[in-house]
Amino acid sequence: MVSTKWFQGTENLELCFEIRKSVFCDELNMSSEFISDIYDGFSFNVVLYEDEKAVGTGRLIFSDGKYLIDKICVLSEYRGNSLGELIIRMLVRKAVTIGAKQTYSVLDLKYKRLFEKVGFKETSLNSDGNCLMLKEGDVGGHCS
Ligand SMILES: CC(=O)SCCNC(=O)CCNC(=O)[C@H](O)C(C)(C)COP(=O)(O)OP(=O)(O)OC[C@H]1O[C@@H](n2cnc3c(N)ncnc32)[C@H](O)[C@@H]1OP(=O)(O)O
Repeated sequence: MVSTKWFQGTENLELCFEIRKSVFCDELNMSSEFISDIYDGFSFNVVLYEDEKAVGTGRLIFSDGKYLIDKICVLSEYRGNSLGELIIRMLVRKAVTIGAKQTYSVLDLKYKRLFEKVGFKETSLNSDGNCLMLKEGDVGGHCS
């Protein structure tokens, strides 16, 4: 059974850091500096559990006047079950709950389809190949 929990405050984010480390550092060979940054002090973080096991996370930050979703990750063995989509939906709903009219995300083009499923639209493409995507308002419906 899938359940969710919210975490805030750097001192409470150990679990989020563990999942980020497994995916971004151990699997994708990214620098350990990617695990945490200054935004963690005031970000909203959702953790997804499959039964008792924490298997995915993502966060909502406020940066340059925008509500932004980032650092979404699901442990590799749990992917393809719409958990990534559920994380995005939870984060958009959180943004709307705290007053956002728009929610943004900057992502690699390979994840564009995933975000489109939740109603995001591409607004610009950066020279580094990442795109800025925007979701107006709240999420409706349900995960695919
Ligand atoms: C702004 C961001 O944070 S973008 C995400 C950055 N995170 C990462 O790169 C971490 C590594 N990736 C992951 O942890 C996972 O692949 C996630 C979190 C992006 C998706 O998790 P999942 O639980 O598999 O997502 P979910 O099952 O809801 O959707 C899968 C969809 O993601 C997309 N997708 C997932 N992984 C990949 C991949 N490696 N390459 C291309 N597309 C992918 C596909 O569109 C797929 O949809 P489809 O099966 O209908 O074609």
